[in-house]
Amino acid sequence: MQKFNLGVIGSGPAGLAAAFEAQKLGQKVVIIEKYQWGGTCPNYGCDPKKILLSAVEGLERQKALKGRGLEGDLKINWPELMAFKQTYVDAVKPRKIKGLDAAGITHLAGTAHFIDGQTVQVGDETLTADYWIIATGQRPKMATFPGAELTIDSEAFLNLKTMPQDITFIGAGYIGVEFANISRMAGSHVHVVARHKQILKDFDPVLTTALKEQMVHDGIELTSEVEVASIQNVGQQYQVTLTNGQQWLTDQVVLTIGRQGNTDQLDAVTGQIELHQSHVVVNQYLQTTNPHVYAIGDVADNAVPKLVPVGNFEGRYVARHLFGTESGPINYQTLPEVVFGSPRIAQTGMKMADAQAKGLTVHEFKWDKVITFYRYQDHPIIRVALDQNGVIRGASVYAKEAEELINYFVTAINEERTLSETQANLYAYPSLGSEFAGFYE
Ligand SMILES: Cc1cc2nc3c(=O)[nH]c(=O)nc-3n(C[C@H](O)[C@H](O)[C@H](O)COP(=O)(O)OP(=O)(O)OC[C@H]3O[C@@H](n4cnc5c(N)ncnc54)[C@H](O)[C@@H]3O)c2cc1C
Ligand SMILES: NC(=O)c1ccc[n+]([C@@H]2O[C@H](COP(=O)([O-])OP(=O)(O)OC[C@H]3O[C@@H](n4cnc5c(N)ncnc54)[C@H](O)[C@@H]3O)[C@@H](O)[C@H]2O)c1
Repeated sequence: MQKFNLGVIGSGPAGLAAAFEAQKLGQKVVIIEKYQWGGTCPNYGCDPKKILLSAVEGLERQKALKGRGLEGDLKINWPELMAFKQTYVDAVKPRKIKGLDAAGITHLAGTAHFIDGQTVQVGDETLTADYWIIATGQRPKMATFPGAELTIDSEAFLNLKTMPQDITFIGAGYIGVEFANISRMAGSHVHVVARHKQILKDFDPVLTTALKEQMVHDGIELTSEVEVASIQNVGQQYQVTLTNGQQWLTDQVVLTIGRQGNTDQLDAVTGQIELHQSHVVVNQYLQTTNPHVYAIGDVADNAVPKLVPVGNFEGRYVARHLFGTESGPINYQTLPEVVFGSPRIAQTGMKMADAQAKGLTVHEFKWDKVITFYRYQDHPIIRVALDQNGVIRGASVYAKEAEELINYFVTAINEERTLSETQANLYAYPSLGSEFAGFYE
């Protein structure tokens, strides 16, 4: 039996962050992965998606400048784009393994399950550790309507060999919205089925309404406040039937209704680890009901957004809590959230609805005439919540480069800066930063 100070189950952003931090603190660490080293994000999540988005961005720029100085029509060559994406993905495993080897972290391929409160079995190997961290992530949730088995999931979408002529997304959350936009720009006719009136229900409704209108304007057939009744094979196609009786034929149906925790193979009961539905119950130190076991990242049952920076932060926190000087409960920093649509929606700090309910002032800016946005015909909406002292407490942004702009607000909120203090910085001009500095013009 091999003995370690720390065992980490799952090599996604959360598990890797914990393993490297513990190793830096002088611990003997083992990490176990059953599928792809690096987990969801670099293999079948954020990173491949952002590569596909780079082609979308190219097309958007071209469309915005057509008749304004750019000639000709571009189009996405899907197989070529996928091949480019794959060159990135193929390099992930060797890079991760090289990093683990260089750090002296033991790594093992296989499915881990608990055989008692401190011992884990992986194939023929039995491993014991002072502490275990469960970082097993999530996988797509399956639907229960008849024909749900005919759908594909987000990972299969990111490996589609050809872009279907007609594609349907069920669910209008992060993935449905982002992939609908990519598919549209790749030339597909796109349907989205949304359960609620508001798409992206955790985001600022002013911005989600603007995005929904833009998606419809761009030709996406978005049906709201309805459910799928069934999907049936009809020749080479699928017939989608909604609960309101509406029907259409489509070439591919992608299920984007959320994700569930990867806990079914862990033998959690044997490990004395309590689950809540498919996620691992944790306290404010991310400790499970077994004091020797912690859970981080997507699989933890806590009310924080399930995103890469969160898992990374939690991984480093638990390693420092167990082996370093971090003694208090986890204290999350200001979190940015971004939906990579056309344009993006981003938010950080206090949500606009909460700010308004608490009597804070919400300022709204529409800035399409300033140079940064004008150059590619962007029509941004920027909403900022200020407290009675003018300190920025929250922001939401609707713009093509919202993922960069929101980072300025993260810093401002963390440093409790007023807008005028923020403006006092000198930022490169013209850039998103200089627009940020000039907000109150
Ligand atoms: C399509 C898509 C796009 C996304 N885009 C973004 C984005 O733009 N920005 C962002 O911040 N987040 C994004 N996310 C979310 C992000 O990918 C996750 O928040 C992040 O990967 C979670 O990290 P994790 O380490 O908790 O889990 P994961 O990355 O899921 O890693 C968990 C690992 O554990 C392994 N595992 C599971 N069970 C076992 C077992 N019993 N034994 C051994 N190994 C096991 C799994 O194989 C997996 O590799 C996206 C997700 C998807 C699906
Ligand atoms: N840009 C990013 O950071 C990014 C991108 C993609 C995914 N992610 C992460 O992955 C998670 C999963 O994304 P997701 O889009 O699958 O989930 P989600 O929770 O964001 O959205 C799922 C949507 O599907 C709806 N829904 C549920 N059941 C339905 C049904 N039967 N019919 C129709 N609609 C239904 C929900 O109401 C919800 O609006 C996100 O919550 C996020 O943590 C992040």
